[in-house]
Amino acid sequence: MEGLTIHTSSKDYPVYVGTGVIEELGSFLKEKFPSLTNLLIITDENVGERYLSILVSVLSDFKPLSYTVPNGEFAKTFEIYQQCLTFALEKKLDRKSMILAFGGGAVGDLSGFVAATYMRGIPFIQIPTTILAHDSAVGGKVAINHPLGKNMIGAFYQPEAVFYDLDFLHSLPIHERRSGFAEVVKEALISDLNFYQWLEEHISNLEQLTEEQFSYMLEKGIAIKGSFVSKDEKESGVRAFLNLGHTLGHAIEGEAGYGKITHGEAVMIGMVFALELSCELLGLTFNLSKFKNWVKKLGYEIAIPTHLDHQRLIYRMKQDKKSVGGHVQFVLLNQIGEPVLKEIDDQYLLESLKMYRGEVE
Ligand SMILES: NC(=O)c1ccc[n+]([C@@H]2O[C@H](COP(=O)([O-])OP(=O)(O)OC[C@H]3O[C@@H](n4cnc5c(N)ncnc54)[C@H](O)[C@@H]3O)[C@@H](O)[C@H]2O)c1
Ligand SMILES: O=C(O)C(=O)C[C@@H](O)[C@H](O)[C@H](O)COP(=O)(O)O
Ligand SMILES: [Zn+2]
Repeated sequence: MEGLTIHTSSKDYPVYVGTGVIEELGSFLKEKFPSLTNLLIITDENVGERYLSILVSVLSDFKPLSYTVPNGEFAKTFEIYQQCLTFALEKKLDRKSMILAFGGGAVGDLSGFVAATYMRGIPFIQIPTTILAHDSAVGGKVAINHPLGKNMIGAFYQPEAVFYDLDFLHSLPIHERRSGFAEVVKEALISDLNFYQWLEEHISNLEQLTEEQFSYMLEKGIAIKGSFVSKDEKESGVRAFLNLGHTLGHAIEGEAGYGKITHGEAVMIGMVFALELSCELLGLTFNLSKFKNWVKKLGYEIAIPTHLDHQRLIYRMKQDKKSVGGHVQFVLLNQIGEPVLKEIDDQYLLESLKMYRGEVE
């Protein structure tokens, strides 16, 4: 089976993308992990109800165990993390056991963190089921949330492989399609003007994506993500550019309450804000009105939710992982495909938030 390879300083691993790739998982495991003792599938309620029986039947030779966690961000908590570990201990998983993360980014982040920390690390495989997870399943950022900040408790821990079966994507509701597509737009904006222009020209309705559009976008997105991760696995440099839109996006998610707004929809609001700052501070030449009209037509809200307070958002942004000494750092764009990290002082940030919300002339 043909796949892309992700190269990192700690490990190289394949990403298989396409319809039906899940059928190959059993033979992959037999070939690469001949001494497997236990397989534990971690999934969530939505995915479990729809697809767990398919995965279990593909893996029937392995008699996999499964553990179901709550949907979405409700899975990325200390409580659920502990429950997964307790289940793994009770079922006597050992160092030759493996975890399969079967679901969207929330399941992937949680399960990866369980795998990274159980007995100081056992292997895991990502089996993503959302558009968004083309991003989250690759690169080894695994984490749970803390009430004070998104993904604050985690690790860099690469999977053994990613099996991305596009057949699972058909049941995604529209707001989840939007959430995932935001990360594709992000990947284009930080690295590839032609890809961005292709997206803007070809994608006008997220409910009517063709198979070809799906695979083109996702493979391209994965390749971009992989290239940043390969250069900088642990985010001491260029990997931070994958955070475009996330400084404000994560603050909105945390302030609204995890799960109230999808990750990608919050990131889209953050990206529009970062593009505004890029035009103002770096002279980015970009038709921002056209961009806003395009994403609004795709159904995105681009305004910061009105009930969220500026000062609280700034407080959260200061805790962002890119902050240094409490100074907020934004990913901005000099040009499309030319990201930079820029410190923004609190007063300027406050004024910009007010301006953006139309509170000052
Ligand atoms: N680790 C990373 O590099 C990285 C990158 C991007 C995002 N993330 C994280 O990923 C999370 C968001 O990912 P997501 O949107 O994939 O998350 P998710 O796991 O929360 O899934 C979104 C919703 O879709 C449902 N769902 C999943 N697959 C489905 C399917 N095939 N059909 C119908 N419903 C389905 C889920 O049950 C959930 O309700 C956030 O926590 C974000 O912080 C991590
Ligand atoms: O892989 C990365 O690096 C990213 O920044 C990808 C983001 O889309 C993703 O949301 C990631 O989880 C954010 O990481 P964080 O370090 O800001 O929590
Ligand atoms: Zn993200």
